[in-house]
This record gives sequence, structure tokens and C-alpha cells, in this order.
Amino acid sequence: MMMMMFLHFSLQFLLHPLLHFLFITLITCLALKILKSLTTTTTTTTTTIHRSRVISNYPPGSDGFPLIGETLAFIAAHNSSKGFYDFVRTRHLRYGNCFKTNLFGGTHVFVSSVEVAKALLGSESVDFPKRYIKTVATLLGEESLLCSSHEHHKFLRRQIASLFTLDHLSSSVRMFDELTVETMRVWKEKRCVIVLDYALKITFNAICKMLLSLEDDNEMEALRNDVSEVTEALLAFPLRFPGTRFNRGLKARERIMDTLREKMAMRRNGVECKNDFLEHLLAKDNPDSAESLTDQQISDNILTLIIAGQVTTASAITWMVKYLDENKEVQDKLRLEIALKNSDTPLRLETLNDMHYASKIVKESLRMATVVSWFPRVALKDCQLGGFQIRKDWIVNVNARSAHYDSTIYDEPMKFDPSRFDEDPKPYSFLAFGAGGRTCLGMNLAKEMMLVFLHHLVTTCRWEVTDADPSLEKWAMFPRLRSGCPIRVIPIN
Ligand code: HEM
Repeated sequence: MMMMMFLHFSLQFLLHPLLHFLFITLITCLALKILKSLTTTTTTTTTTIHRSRVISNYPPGSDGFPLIGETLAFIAAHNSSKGFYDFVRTRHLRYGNCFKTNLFGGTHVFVSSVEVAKALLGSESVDFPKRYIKTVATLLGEESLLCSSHEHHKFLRRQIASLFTLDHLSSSVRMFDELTVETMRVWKEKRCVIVLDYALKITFNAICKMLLSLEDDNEMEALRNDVSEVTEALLAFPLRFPGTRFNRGLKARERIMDTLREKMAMRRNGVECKNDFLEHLLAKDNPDSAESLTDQQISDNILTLIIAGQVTTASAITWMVKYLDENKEVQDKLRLEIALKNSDTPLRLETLNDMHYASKIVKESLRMATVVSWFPRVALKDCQLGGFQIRKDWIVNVNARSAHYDSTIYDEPMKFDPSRFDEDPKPYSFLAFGAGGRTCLGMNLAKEMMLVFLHHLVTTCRWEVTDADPSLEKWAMFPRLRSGCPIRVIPIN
């Protein structure tokens, strides 16, 4: 009986997500530390001398507790309504533009100066390759653009970038226009809606139509649930036991891969023929060509594009609706622009290119929301950065959010002011889509979706946010409102 109770409590303990996370974190940190001490014993003496000589030149910051560093504080921020960035924000206030901390057994540096952003992201900085978590590679696939090494990345990026042509962007405007018009019809009928729910749905549908020409609602729904399982597993601990979040993500990935294999077979057998990304990637399938992609490369990157594009764009749209609700004068100015331009619907790419004030609203929303808060890179060797000593294997994070809220770069950074983009921002100061060789591939598509949404939103209705609670969703990969931004819709006409 005692044994049964013990087992029951142990199981309860391990299944509670937070306790489970903390427990595994401690074990992981301990294991990493032991491993590190085992592998660096031969260099201990020299390292110590080196350290004592230059120690004052390391970025300021705290190493936290032995073994676990500041991991618990980071997890606590992740599990709070202020979101994980609060961990970085408080240290940035305490230590300035460059500080270091210890997380999950490794040293992390956060930097937000324009010069350092340029050094790390620009000229395809070979000494600072992108750093990704192993679970991401397991879930998205070893061939995913997000996880590939420098040379291989160049090849994959070239193949995938060739899909974002003007032709494709033009036809995606038409398709996103239809989806948004339909969404606005539903909003007018329902009157009270949660913006994030609809934004997630239409961005997902748009990306899947563009990539795979999916039309069937059931097929779309099944894929949407699987993609959401994979997304939720990206930050989970890699425990492959039935019932764990990671395992659910892996199963969902298998189902997605099966669907993609089926689709590829149908295209090859001529059962289906469409003008979409999949068709173009398959057309490269020529064993004699150096530019040919394998089936694995195609399917891993289709999944990558869906995951990289859906939640980011949906979150950005939701923040934009919130900022506009708080800034009615910006809305009025936008309505005037649209009235003066007499922009016809359905919208076309040329119409969007002519929406100058709307484009600035999109940029300002992206600046304030900074959906991707920082970009991790790993130092391949000891070096100097921004006047500080950085050691090999440290993870250096370009802190985009802090750059976006820096008053020496942006005047009154807390103010939502689209006209600050009357002039182009200085290089490396606007980092919503990253910069350099890893700049977001879907940047133009995302801006286009935001513009189409914005146009239909302000021409169809006025709205008011009914829950102003600024709390953020816990454990979310990108900062987004816990409420999802509920609004009351007041139709125009
Ligand atoms: C508002 C929406 C979006 C935001 C804020 C955003 C932001 C970013 C950022 C900051 C990066 C660079 C990360 C780094 O350097 O470490 C990135 C990379 C990437 N994004 Fe986006 N993104 C958005 C939408 C999209 C869309 C719609 C797609 C495609 C459908 C997409 C596909 C990608 C891909 C494939 C990469 C990896 C590029 C590479 O490593 O070469 N993104 N995104």
C-alpha cells in the first residue's frame, strides 16, 4: 500500500507540468555541469589563469546558484503573466545593454546595441552561427532551414527563397483577401470575437493554401491540430514517454510527414496538379541537378514554413488590433488614406504597395510587439564583442526587443507612432524580421497579410477591446495576450 502511494505521488509529481519541468531542469543542469567538468579538466589550469587576467572585462551579470544558475528565475518568468521576456527586461535595467546570465547549464549573453547586432547578424557572421535547441531539430526535422549548418543553410535557403516570387506574392494577396473578407463577414454577424483565434485560423489557412493548395476543411483542421501539437512541443523537455507533451509532438510530426508523403505521391502520379510551393519544390526533383531537393528536405521545410509563419503573423495581427484600439487618431488617419486612394477591392499587390501610412502602422506594430524577442547565436571562439570578452560556446542573444524600446534609437519608444517610419530606420535598428543571412524568409508575405487584414478591418468595422488585461499567455513561444484580445465589433454601414 505504501509502495502504491509512493508511486502515485511520484507520478503526480512528474506529471504536473511545472514540477515536472523544474525537476527535469535540475537534473539536466546537473548532468551538463558534470559533463562539462569532465571534458574540461585538462584545460583547467590555463583557463583559470586566463579568467583571472580578464575577468573584469566579462559582461556584468549574475551566475546565480551553483549548477542551476538563474534557470529557476527564467522559468518563473515564463510561468508568469508578464512572460519570459520579463527575466531579460529586469536584468537589462540592472546591468545595461550587455549582460550575462547562466541558464540551463550554459552562459547566455544578451546584447542590444546596433553595432553588436551588425557584428553578429551581418555578413553571415561565420563565427556566430545560429543556435537552436535539439528538440527543435527533432520536431521540425534535421533538414529544416532553421536548424541547418552554415553551408547547407545557404543551399536550402536559396531553394526556398526562390518560392517567394512576385507572382506567388500576388496570388497570395488575392487568396488572403478572400479569407479576410469571409472573416469580416463572420465578425459582423457575431459582434463579439476573440481576435487571436481568427488570426491563427486565417494565417494557417493562407499558408497551407499557398504551400499545399489545401481546400478540404477536415483535412485542414486535422493538420492544424497536428501543427499546434508540434508547436507546443518545441519548448518541452525531450521525454519520449506516452502522455508527455514532447511525445505528442513527435506523434503529430509523424502524421504530418505521412500526409506530406501522400501529397507528394499524388503529385508525382499526376492525380493532383497545382500551382503551389509543393509543386515548385517537386519540379526541382532532378537527380542530375545540384539544386535538387530530397523528399525529406521538402517535407521538413514545408513544416518549418507553416510553423515559422503562422503563429508569428497571427500574434502580430492581434497586437496591431490592440494598438489601433488604443490609438483612434491613427485609425482615423488610416481611414482617410484609404478613402483618398479609393483603393478597389479585391486588393492587389499594387494597391498594397500604395498604402504608405498603413505600411508604417504595420512596421510600428511589429516594433512594439517584437514577436521574436531575441535571436540566439553561439560563439565559436573566444572574442571581444561590444567591449566585452566573450568565451567560446557562450550563447550570445541579440536582444531585439530592447533595441526596439531604446530611446536613443526610437524617440518616445512607448508611444505608438507610425509616423516615426516616415524615414527609414537606421540599419540594424529595426529587427522585427531579424537581419543578415538569416533574415525572415516570409517577411514580405507577413507584411502583406497584415496589410490586407488592416485594410478590411478598418473599412468593415469599428471595434473596441472588451478586456484590457495586459497579461501574457504563460509558456507561449511568442509574446501574446492571454485574453487573445476580445473585441466588440461595430459594423460600418
Ligand atoms: C509577423 C510575422 C513574422 C515575424 C515577426 C517573423 C520573424 C522572424 C525572425 C526574427 C526571423 C530570424 C530569426 C533569427 O535570425 O534567428 C525569422 C526567420 C524565419 N522566418 Fe519569419 N517571421 C514572420 C513570418 C514568417 C512567415 C509568414 C514565414 C513563412 C511562411 C516565415 C518564415 C521564416 C523562415 C523560414 C525563417 C528562417 C530563415 C533562415 O534561417 O534562413 N516567417 N522570422
